[in-house]
Amino acid sequence: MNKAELISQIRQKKSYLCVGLDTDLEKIPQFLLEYEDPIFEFNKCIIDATKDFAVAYKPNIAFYEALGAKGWQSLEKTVEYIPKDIFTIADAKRGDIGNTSKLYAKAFFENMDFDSITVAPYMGEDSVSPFLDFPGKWVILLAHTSNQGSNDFQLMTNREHDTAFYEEVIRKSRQWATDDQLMFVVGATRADKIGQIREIAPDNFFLVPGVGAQGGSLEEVSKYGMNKDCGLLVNSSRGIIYASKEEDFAEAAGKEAQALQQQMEQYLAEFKTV
Ligand SMILES: O=c1ccn([C@@H]2O[C@H](COP(=O)(O)O)[C@@H](O)[C@H]2O)c(=O)[nH]1
Repeated sequence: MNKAELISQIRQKKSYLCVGLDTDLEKIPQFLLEYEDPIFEFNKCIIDATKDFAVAYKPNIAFYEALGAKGWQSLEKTVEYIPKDIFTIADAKRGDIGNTSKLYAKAFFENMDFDSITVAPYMGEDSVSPFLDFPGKWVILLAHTSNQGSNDFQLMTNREHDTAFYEEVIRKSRQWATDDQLMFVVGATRADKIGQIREIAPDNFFLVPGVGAQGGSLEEVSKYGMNKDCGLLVNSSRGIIYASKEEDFAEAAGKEAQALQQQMEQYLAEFKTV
């Protein structure tokens, strides 16, 4: 999916919601365990219930990899099931020497038809560029993540330029790709920094995890992070998919997604720059 198509989805649905499919056998309603593929069954119900309110889905690959071959099958079926006009993110956080990155890209962009993949920038340009060689596909580079440990390296200061490491990542990587191919992960728990990050990357989309279970503020992220195209995909995983662990889990997920979409509709009217 290209940038214009993504923006058009955001306009149509008045939403920049990404639903995280962090599907865990221990957390899904136990009656689903009777199905042959409980993970896919759960995802299918969640997708059906939330697709009118979401512009993106983000399966976190760890939840599928941990189940071995069966987990990969559930993931493949899930990606196939997501409607084609909805953006898909493989939250895999890959990145390695060039020939290895190339095969990671093949796995997620060719074997499975994901629109994008999250990539760790630590190994530099030649670890990221193989993902950019796939036309129409996106790299979502970790910039300033939502976890506490992000302070360990991402805030280190480059004394020469008086900039934090995450700023260097953004400035440098913007030279490798257009804003049609490159997004950045900025945690919702970093809302205090998102305005400044927007100045460094005015046109790139940001994938923003950390609202809901991690306590980030949707309002602040929207107020300081939005640009003229919206420029945000805000993710919630546990807050939506585990809104209920009973028989009504899909309905509860739908309600939670709709509540977020309604706030987003309001923030789009209030904060989107012209
Ligand atoms: O900085 C980051 C990068 C990725 N994540 C991932 O997003 C979801 C968040 O889940 P919630 O349940 O909504 O907290 C999860 O898959 C993380 O691995 C992140 O949280 N922060």
